[in-house]
Amino acid sequence: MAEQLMHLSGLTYRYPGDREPVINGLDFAVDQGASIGLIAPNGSGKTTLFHLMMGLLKPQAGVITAFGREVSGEKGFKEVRRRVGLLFQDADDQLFSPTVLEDVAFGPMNLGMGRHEARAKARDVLSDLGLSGYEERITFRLSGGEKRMVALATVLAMDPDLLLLDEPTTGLDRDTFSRLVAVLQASKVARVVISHDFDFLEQVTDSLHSLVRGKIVMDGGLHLHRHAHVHRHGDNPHHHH
Ligand SMILES: Nc1ncnc2c1ncn2[C@@H]1O[C@H](COP(=O)(O)OP(=O)(O)OP(=O)(O)O)[C@@H](O)[C@H]1O
Repeated sequence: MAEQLMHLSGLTYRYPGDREPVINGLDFAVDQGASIGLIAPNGSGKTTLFHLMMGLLKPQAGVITAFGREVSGEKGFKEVRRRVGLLFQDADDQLFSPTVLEDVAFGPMNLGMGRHEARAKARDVLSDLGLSGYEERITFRLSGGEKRMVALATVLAMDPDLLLLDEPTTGLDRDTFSRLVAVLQASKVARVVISHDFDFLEQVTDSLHSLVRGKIVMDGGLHLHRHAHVHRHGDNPHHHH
């Protein structure tokens, strides 16, 4: 069995003032090398789940294990946040430095890398993402799609062991979308990707999960989707077994 990067057991979270928990006795395992797509309706709790995994929200019940250790306090989650890269749904939550290079170099420096080395690392990651030339751009003046890619650069620059991507394709044009797909396909980093775009998930993940009534439901790979696709194009799905 593959080593587990993260494991959630019986996780329950209810927002203050809500009557029902949005995450309700949820079990979820992310193995080494896993590449999981998470597709579920608006408001079903996907973002909440990511925030719980990062320790940004504190569950009322359940156990979170990360890299072989049970995590509960802030100290444990600090370690989780060093090793798990969350791409926030809103890039503005991720970016805070005046320039792009400073923003991308911040993470590696925070991990103890020297300023010079961190800036070199930042340039490399920006280049991988097709963002060479953006180094001195003013972060808050970037377009939505540019911000999204810079936010991804800040996450990748920390060499995470696990990537949590919350709707990474929002606002991307076709070329940028393709570049994102290529970057993810080339990356071996384990990932959980929230998206409403089946075609995107089919390209960058190898299994699909959903969230139903606060629990993770496995959809058994992408077979169902391919099936639906074939059907939509008018073929007889029964010929595809
Ligand atoms: N800070 C908050 N306080 C109270 N309720 C919240 C808060 N954040 C989210 N919720 C509620 O929790 C539920 C789940 O929200 P969440 O953002 O996790 O869903 P999601 O599956 O990521 O949705 P989407 O696909 O629209 O991004 C929603 O009903 C939302 O209104």
